[in-house]
Amino acid sequence: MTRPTAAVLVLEDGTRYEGDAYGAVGTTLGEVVFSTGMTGYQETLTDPSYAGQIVVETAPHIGNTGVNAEDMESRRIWTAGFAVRDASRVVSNWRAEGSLDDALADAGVVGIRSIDTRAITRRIRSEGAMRGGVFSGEAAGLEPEEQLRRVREQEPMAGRNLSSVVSTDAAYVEPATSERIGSVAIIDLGIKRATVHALAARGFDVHVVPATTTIDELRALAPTAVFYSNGPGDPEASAAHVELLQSVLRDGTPFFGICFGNQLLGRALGFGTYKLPFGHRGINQPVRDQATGRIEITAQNHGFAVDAPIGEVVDTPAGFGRAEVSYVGLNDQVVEGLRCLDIPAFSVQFHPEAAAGPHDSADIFDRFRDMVLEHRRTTDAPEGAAEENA
Ligand SMILES: NC(=O)CC[C@H](N)C(=O)O
Repeated sequence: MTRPTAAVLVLEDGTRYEGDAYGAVGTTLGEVVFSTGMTGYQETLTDPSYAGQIVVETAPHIGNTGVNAEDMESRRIWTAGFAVRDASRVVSNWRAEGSLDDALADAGVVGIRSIDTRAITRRIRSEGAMRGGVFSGEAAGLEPEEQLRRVREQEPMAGRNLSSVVSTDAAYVEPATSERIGSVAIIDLGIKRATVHALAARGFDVHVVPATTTIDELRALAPTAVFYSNGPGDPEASAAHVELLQSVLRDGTPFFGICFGNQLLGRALGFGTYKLPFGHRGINQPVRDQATGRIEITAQNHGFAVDAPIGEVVDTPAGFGRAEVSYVGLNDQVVEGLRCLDIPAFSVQFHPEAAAGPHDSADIFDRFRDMVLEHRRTTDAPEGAAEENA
């Protein structure tokens, strides 16, 4: 008979890791990815970019700081599952309002603990990201062939569009928290609260709008600038958002994007995107600022990347003037940012909002504000209807 607390993580190549149930008990399927963050598990779990993924934490001891309402990056936990080596039996932090175990159970997120997360990480690192599943409680007792069949039956991450799953249903506004310079419309593809706060702190009234927003609705809002957020899924499966962005760029509206937003800017400019072997996830990822040579340690969470030539200024294939790669990842020379030279648009693949993560790149939000102010100065663009909507 299966122990009521038994759990097993099954990878699509048939590898199995037996442990104990953690969080909700049942079955979950998703892409198995590892994150190398030593801290910040609550921010990871509530980052909508992780929707559809079972996150394996490489840090061996997880849960000791519990969870609290303040560190939520969105309205809920989005990971499909969660795998840890050593789940803390006690919560010991003055900010904690509950345990991680209970938070996972309340959110219905199936987890697994007491498994060899290093072995899983090494397998994914050498074999690439894989589909997987966690089966706990009764499901742990299913025949291994049956578990493997379910794992292999699920859709792969490549080709998936998940924006509508995570996006807000209704638009909302967060007013500027420093001297107001204009408004920014965020297309919510999986926005994190820290990003909204960072933009409000740079003087923008932040209008967060659903992923289904049309170009006409966006124009009616007449924002000073447009922002594309981070988010789950494959950028190649987001043709509608690429088209929307091309209209924004043609309108001459200043644009900034983070992570998924960087991939969609890449595609809007006519570059390709591709799936990385196992992605970058963690808060210790080095990048080089190509303009200054400065190295920054960044927070990252991406499984796809932009395919653009590094080290040269190129004419964008889609006809938006010249562009260049602005940041390069130092572990594997992956494109970590794009800058347009003839239109007011740029993006980064990593996370300057850093929740969790180091603050090396916080100045990128200042650069966005500077770009918007410069655009206004050179075009003498009035602020438009945003004033009336404010
Ligand atoms: N954090 C993100 O925005 C992730 C973008 C995209 N889903 C990827 O995995 O690459």
